[in-house]
Amino acid sequence: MAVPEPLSEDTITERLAQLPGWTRDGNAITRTFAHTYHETLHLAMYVGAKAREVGHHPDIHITWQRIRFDITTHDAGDRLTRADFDLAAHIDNIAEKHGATPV
Ligand SMILES: C[C@H](O)[C@H](O)[C@H]1CNC2=NC(N)=NC(=O)C2=N1
Repeated sequence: MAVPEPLSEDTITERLAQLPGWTRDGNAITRTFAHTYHETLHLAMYVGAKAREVGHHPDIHITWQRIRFDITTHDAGDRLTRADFDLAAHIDNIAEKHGATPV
C-alpha cells in the first residue's frame, strides 16, 4: 500500500482552522472532551467502531471524566496527513451526538 503523504505546513494550518477545538501537539492533533467516566468508555467504543470503518485509529486516553484523542499517521512516520483531519471531524460528530462536553 502507498505510504500516506504528509501534509504541508500551510495545509495543516488550513485544516486545523476548520476544526475548532483541536490543537496541534508536534506532529499530532489533539482534543479533550468531558463526560462521565462510564460515557467516556462508550465514546471510546463508538470512535473505535468508526476508526475500524475508516481504517485510521486515534490514540485514546481516558481518565476520570475526561477523554483525549491524539491523532497522527504512524505509516507516514508519525506525520500529519489528511486522514488525521478526516478522523478528527468524525470524532467531533460522535462526541457531539453523545453529549460530550468540549474541554
Ligand atoms: C493497513 C492499515 O490501514 C494501516 O496500518 C493503518 C491503520 N490505522 C492507522 N491509524 C493511524 N493513526 N495511523 C496509521 O498509520 C494507521 N495505519
